This record gives sequence, C-alpha cells and structure tokens, in this order.
Amino acid sequence: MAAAFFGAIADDFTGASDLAAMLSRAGVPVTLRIGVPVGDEEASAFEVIALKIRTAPVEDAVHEARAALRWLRDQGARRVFWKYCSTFDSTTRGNIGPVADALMSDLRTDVTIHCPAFPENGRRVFMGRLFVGDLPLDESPMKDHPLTPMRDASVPRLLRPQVKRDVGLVAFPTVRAGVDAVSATLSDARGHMVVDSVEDTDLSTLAQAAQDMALICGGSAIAERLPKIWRAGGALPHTAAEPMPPVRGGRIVLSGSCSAMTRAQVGSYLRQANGYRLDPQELSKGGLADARAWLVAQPAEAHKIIFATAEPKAVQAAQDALGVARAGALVEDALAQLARDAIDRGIGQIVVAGGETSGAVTRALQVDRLRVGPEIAPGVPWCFAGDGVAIALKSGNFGTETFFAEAFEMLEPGGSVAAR
Ligand SMILES: Nc1ncnc2c1ncn2[C@@H]1O[C@H](COP(=O)(O)OP(=O)(O)O)[C@@H](O)[C@H]1O
Ligand SMILES: O=C(O)[C@@H](O)C(=O)COP(=O)(O)O
Repeated sequence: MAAAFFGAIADDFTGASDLAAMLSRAGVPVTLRIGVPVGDEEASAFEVIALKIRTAPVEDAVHEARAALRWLRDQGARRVFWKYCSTFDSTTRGNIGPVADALMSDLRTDVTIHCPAFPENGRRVFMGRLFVGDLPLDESPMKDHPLTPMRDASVPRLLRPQVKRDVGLVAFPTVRAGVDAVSATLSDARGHMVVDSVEDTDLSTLAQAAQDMALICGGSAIAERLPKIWRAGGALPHTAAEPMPPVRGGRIVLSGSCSAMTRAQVGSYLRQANGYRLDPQELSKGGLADARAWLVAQPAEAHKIIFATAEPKAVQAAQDALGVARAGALVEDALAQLARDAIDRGIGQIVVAGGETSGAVTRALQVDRLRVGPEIAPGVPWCFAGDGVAIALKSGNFGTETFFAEAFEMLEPGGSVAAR
C-alpha cells in the first residue's frame, strides 16, 4: 500500500482545501480527508485532514488533532503541518497554541515555526504584526468576525497565553538575511517561533530553512514551496497528479460567511442569481420549511444562492437575541440540510462560503474524502466528491467579487475543468 510522505491537520474545512490547493500547485497527488479516517487506507503522498476544531473547546480540539496525527503517522507521514487561518482566527481561549504544543510533544520536537503569512491573499507578517491588505489584523474586517473577532495584531502576543512553551520571533531583518541566517536562528531556538514574511520570496527562504522540521504551523502559503524543495533535495519520491472525474450539472451557492469579501461576492452574484436569505431569528421561530420549498421550486440549472451572509450590525442583533453559538449553529444546520436537499435534487456543483459553514455542509453530505482539483482563486480549489459531485469550500475572505460566477464557468462545457 502507498505510504504518505506529508501529513497535515487543518482546523477547518476551507483551510484544509486551501492547503490542499497550495500543495497541488506542485503537481503532487493530494487527498483531502473529512475528519480522521478509521483504519488504514490507500494513502496519497500528501494527506490533509480537515477537522472542525477552530472554535471547539480546547480539550476536544487537542484530542482530535492528536488522533489525526496518529493516523497520519501510521500512514507513514514524517513531515507534519498544523494548518490554521492566515488571519490567526482563534477565540479568547484559542486552540492554535494548545494544539501546536500537543503536536510538538507527540512528535518529540522542541521547536516549531508559526507562519500565517499569505502574501498572494494580502496576509503579511512584519515584526510579528499580522496585516490583512494594508490594515493591521485588529483594524481589518476580522475585528468583527462572528465567532473569532480579532482584537490584536501581534502574533506573539496572541500566541503567548495559549502555549506552555516560549514564544520567539524570527524578525524581518533575519529573514531577509537569507536561509543560513534563519537556519542558524532556528537551530538555537526552542518553543514557538513566529516568523515574519512580507513577500513570496520570504516564504521561499523560510521553507528552505524549515524543510526538515518535524512540525510546521501556519497558513497554506509556506506549504506551497515545500514539495518542490523536497523533490529537488531527493527526499520526495516521484509522484503524479490524477485526472479529474466528470461532474454533473445543477448548481448552488450556500453562504454562511459574513466576512467582508463574501458580503461583496453575495451582492455581486445576486445580480444574476435567484437568492434566498436565511435569518437566524426567523429560523429559530419558523424552521426551514420556507427555504426548502424555495429550493424545490428552483430549476436545477438556474443560478441560485441561499445565504445567511449579513452585515456586522445584523449579526450582532442575531447574536444578542440568540447567543453567538446558537445563532451560528442555526445557520450551519440550515445550510447543511439544504445541501442534502440539493444533492437529493441531483445538483452536482456546490459552492460553500465560510469555514465553519463548510465543515457543517461537508459533514452533512457524509463525504469522507475529496480529490483536489484546479483552483478557482488562490487557495480555493474545486474538489471532487465522487458520484459526479464537485464542491468548492471558499474561505470567507478569499476570492474576488465575481468568484461564484467564475467557479461555475470553470465547470461549463469548454470551461477550464471541463476542458481537461
Ligand atoms: N446572519 C447571521 N447571524 C449570526 N451568525 C451568522 C449569520 N450568518 C452566518 N452566521 C454564522 O457565522 C459563522 C461564520 O463563520 P464561517 O462559516 O467560518 O465564515 P468565515 O469563513 O467568513 O469565517 C458561522 O457559524 C455562521 O453560521
Ligand atoms: O488561511 C486561510 O486564510 C484560510 O485557509 C482559512 O483558514 C479560512 O478560514 P475561514 O475564513 O473561516 O473560511
């Protein structure tokens, strides 16, 4: 049976598909697993396990991540990646640090790096401060995230209260001094080293310096560099990507993200699509019957979107009335049920917006693995579930305004996926 070479644990589903897309750019076979598989399976060289632990209680998150690590190691993976959000999304109790600590202990390593930077998507780290576009994290739209509002931009300061080990910084001047300077710093370091990275060239330097680390933590962008480095160094055996399977027609967008970019994308798509808006307070009183009836009345081929996406004020009002967790769960459960309905109606092309939302929808579809296909936008690939179903899991802030239409165009006859 083929063995895994690299194993990643992602704290949410969009994050997992983002990482899988970045690895796929190097032409290596990547399998995205939905939850920890049970027992041995035919492994790809690159395995990514999607968990839904970003906002889970710390003990649950650590427990699931450790189970994922055991499975990956059992499949042969010796290089491990802990994938979290490029905007360092974590609650006040935060799972990023505790999971990193637990993985370090299990891997018997006393140093790791934290690299959330993703310059292609506007996430940069300078002197430990995380920027989203031209704004510090705590001034960016992430300050209003429904589940993980980010109120500080300093990654070391966010991480320190979450971990048992020391937290240090590989600062920009060292990164720009090159691979030897970073390697020397890391070889003397212990604990969690946050690394600055402003441009892609910094990621290449860091990936070179970290290529032999047992554990790397962060966003997906640094991982893009790793397959090429391992291949060039002779560590990675020859691997080839697989062809894409056929996809059936019928399309729908399900959006539970309230991020700034998703709000713009929903607004743009509503100019061409039939739309149904879900409201958590109405869901709590009236349930889902209206939304399900609306979906049944839609032609399969029509452009259509069901969304709970709302402005921060409306989100706040729903949370004040219902509580944060219940408001979120009502929306996630509703979109999960509607995804099942869509599949039952023969719809084959589903775009989901939002990390938590993607977790709820994908689980509801009872898919256990996805083949990773071409990217619609940086970090958002089409994934293939089998039976002619394609799913794209879009992180809240990824993509441009016309993302939803572009995604379906790729699957149209003559589109870039259909043409393969
Ligand atoms: N109108 C709303 N009011 C309150 N919560 C909402 C609303 N719409 C969506 N949510 C919840 O907000 C959360 C958004 O998180 P997520 O799906 O991870 O999106 P993102 O990728 O933008 O972070 C989900 O739990 C979702 O159910
Ligand atoms: O690293 C990233 O930004 C994404 O891969 C990610 O984790 C997305 O999370 P959501 O914004 O919650 O979808």
